[in-house]
Amino acid sequence: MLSRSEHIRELLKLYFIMGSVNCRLSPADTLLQAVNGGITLFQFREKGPGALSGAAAVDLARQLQGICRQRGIPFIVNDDIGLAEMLDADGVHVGQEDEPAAAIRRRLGADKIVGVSAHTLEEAQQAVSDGADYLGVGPVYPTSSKEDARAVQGTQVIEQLRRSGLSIPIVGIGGITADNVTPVIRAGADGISVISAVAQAPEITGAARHLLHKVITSGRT
Ligand SMILES: Cc1ncc(COP(=O)(O)OP(=O)(O)O)c(N)n1
Ligand SMILES: Cc1ncsc1CCOP(=O)(O)O
Ligand SMILES: [Mg+2]
Repeated sequence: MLSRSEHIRELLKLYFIMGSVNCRLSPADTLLQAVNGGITLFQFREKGPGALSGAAAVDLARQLQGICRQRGIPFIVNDDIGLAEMLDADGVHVGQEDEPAAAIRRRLGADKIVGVSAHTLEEAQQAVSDGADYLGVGPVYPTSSKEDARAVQGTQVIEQLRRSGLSIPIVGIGGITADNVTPVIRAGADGISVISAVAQAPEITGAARHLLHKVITSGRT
């Protein structure tokens, strides 16, 4: 039986994030094809210019959660803790500008997955003491999927967090593709989180499958 953190490390291998604005196909078809390619975790992130709001966003979230439930993929909600509670989602992901992780942990209880974005060692240490299950660290590379992304940091922060002895599960994020995934894993990430490398791929299932293979084989020397 895997420990909680070993289980989270497995889930982080290929963490797909998506909302309606990121998709070339319908969101449901995009997610179905990504699931067929082997994604290990899904985050509903309905954000950015043209994003749905209100009932339309809730309806889409329910539809995507249904697909995840059918296929055994945990369903994480970005930012909106109320939506996560309403849907009984498997967890949430929050950043430094969102509701503090310690309060979210108290609100959701021990069983839900809580992920936190960290850009510095101090933010990472705070997230650990707040009860985060994993850290999202990036942007590792330039991204066009987040308008207000922080400065590109390469793999340096991931390396620094590991050097400092932090053992919390880490997922690298930002501009990650099959061609640049290896240094992210070698820096100490347990997996990768992607939007465009899957949602915008000409062949989504094959792209996800290839990314997962790269993650799994990148750790080997
Ligand atoms: C896995 C993962 N890592 C980082 C982020 C970014 O979160 P945040 O900094 O709160 O930015 P938004 O995604 O809310 O725009 C993430 N969503 N997922
Ligand atoms: C949500 C988020 N947080 C940091 S970068 C990013 C966007 C990642 O998208 P892509 O994989 O298309 O670069
Ligand atoms: Mg956020």
